[in-house]
Amino acid sequence: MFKNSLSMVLNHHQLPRYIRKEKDDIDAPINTTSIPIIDLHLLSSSSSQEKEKELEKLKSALTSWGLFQAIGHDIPSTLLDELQRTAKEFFDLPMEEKHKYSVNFNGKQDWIQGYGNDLIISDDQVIDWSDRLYLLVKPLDQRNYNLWPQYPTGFREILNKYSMKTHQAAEIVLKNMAKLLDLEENYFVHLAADNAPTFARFNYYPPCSRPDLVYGIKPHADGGAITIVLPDKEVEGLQVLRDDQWIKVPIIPDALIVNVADQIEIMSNGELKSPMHRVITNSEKQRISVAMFYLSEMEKCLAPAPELINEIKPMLFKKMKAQEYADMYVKHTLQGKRAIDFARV
Ligand SMILES: O=C(O)CCC(=O)C(=O)O
Ligand SMILES: [Fe+2]
Repeated sequence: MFKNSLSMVLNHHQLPRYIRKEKDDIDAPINTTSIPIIDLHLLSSSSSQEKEKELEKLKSALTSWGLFQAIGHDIPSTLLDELQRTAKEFFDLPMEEKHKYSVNFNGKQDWIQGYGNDLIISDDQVIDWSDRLYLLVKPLDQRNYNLWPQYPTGFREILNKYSMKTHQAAEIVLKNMAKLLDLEENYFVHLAADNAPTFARFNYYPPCSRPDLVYGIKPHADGGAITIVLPDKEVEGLQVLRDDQWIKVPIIPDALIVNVADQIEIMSNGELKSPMHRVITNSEKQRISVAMFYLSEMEKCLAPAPELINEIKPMLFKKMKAQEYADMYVKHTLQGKRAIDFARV
């Protein structure tokens, strides 16, 4: 089932499986509202005034959007370019080469890793118009290097370097998220700790002749704690849902997109929102993005912080193991359903 990959010519028997079911006009998004931009550097500024101001901006971004464009992240633009180029070179390889890394299950953890597209679990599932390479980058001792491409040479080194950099950005974001909720500063940092899982997902969206009918990625919210995305430098496609309207996320050179994911929505008792987002296709151009997903350790319990529960704001989510949530997430998300709704009290 993983053998039919988009980069091969699709035959018309497969095509209906990609047609989206929503009736909304995909060109409807309006661009009048601008996505918040947060300077991570200012969040650690020595001027407390500057810091407080940026923290307020972050608070408003995360409570009303759940997503922002991060600048001042300290990742050199040469590294971002290298990562993009390496990703492109990988997806440009012949199919036989890419299939050496075909999706498989890591028996022990049930984690899906490798090259492929949507796992098919039901007949009426709509499939995304994308190929992906999905790799566990942390904990280090659980990396499966058999699935880390040998070509293009330098892939492994660049991903390693990039993941160390995004790790620092993730820590800054997690610390400031706790601050803005009046929680102890380190309340969320374990979500980026060495033993908490981080996945990298390289998304490749080939041109698609019917962008009006087919999604690059169907509407979804992410299932981890936070996600950091390096979007394509030239081709837009990501959209975020806000007040029932799809808003385009514009390209800002070298900015990374950071979004709240379900585990933080649960732990913050709904104060911070894990936004629905989707990627649309382009009839002429391919698009590549790299998402880094920061997740809780699977053995840990997910539950709203007790400090954020009171008479006015009762506990909104059930307590459950991160592993339990992850299993539920995969099942619902593949079918286009919102997993977090099944975790509500
Ligand atoms: O391609 C993008 O810009 C976003 C990708 C995404 O939402 C994901 O990988 O979960
Ligand atoms: Fe996503």
